[in-house]
Amino acid sequence: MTPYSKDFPVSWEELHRNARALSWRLLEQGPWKGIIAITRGGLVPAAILCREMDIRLIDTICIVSYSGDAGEAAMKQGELSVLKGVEGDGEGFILIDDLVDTGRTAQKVRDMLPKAHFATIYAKPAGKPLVDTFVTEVSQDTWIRFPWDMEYTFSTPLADRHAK
Ligand SMILES: O=P(O)(O)OC[C@H]1O[C@H](OP(=O)(O)OP(=O)(O)O)[C@H](O)[C@@H]1O
Ligand SMILES: O=c1[nH]c(=O)c2nc[nH]c2[nH]1
Ligand SMILES: [Mg+2]
Repeated sequence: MTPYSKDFPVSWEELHRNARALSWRLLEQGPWKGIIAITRGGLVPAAILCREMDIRLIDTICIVSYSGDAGEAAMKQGELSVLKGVEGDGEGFILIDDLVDTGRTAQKVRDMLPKAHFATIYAKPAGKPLVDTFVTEVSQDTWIRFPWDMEYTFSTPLADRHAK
């Protein structure tokens, strides 16, 4: 069992549009020295942000917690493990991730870089207070499906699913 009962698939187009909306909001709050992406989910948003905001200095914090490959295993959080950090307190830097869920990852990176501006595309209520700027809120029982985790496949008609 997981706490997630809803699925929220996100297309590349929607992700791109949301990342550009986030870029607008962050541009207004600059200037910025650079971007620190939280791998791996923060990498695609970071690429879009640095293009839109003309930022050339990009670093990473490499951290893992949800380590299953698919299905329910991917929805269970384990111990947080930091594989690589960054020097300094993060002042003047945007710290970017795809989402906050429980907020455990956000709390960890905030402890590491207390002066960085923490931004995400999506935020769930439990993690929202830890984010400085985000674009879209989704409910806590929703699992967001990012385009890099999906492929086109046959979709069973709703009536057939209903009949079962
Ligand atoms: O708010 P939390 O409950 O801590 O969850 C949010 C984190 O979980 C996901 O990363 P994940 O650990 O799955 O690794 P990945 O980015 O490499 O896919 C997501 O990209 C966030 O970094
Ligand atoms: O792809 C993902 N979708 C989510 O909703 C989520 N929450 C934590 N980690 C996550 N990864
Ligand atoms: Mg992540």
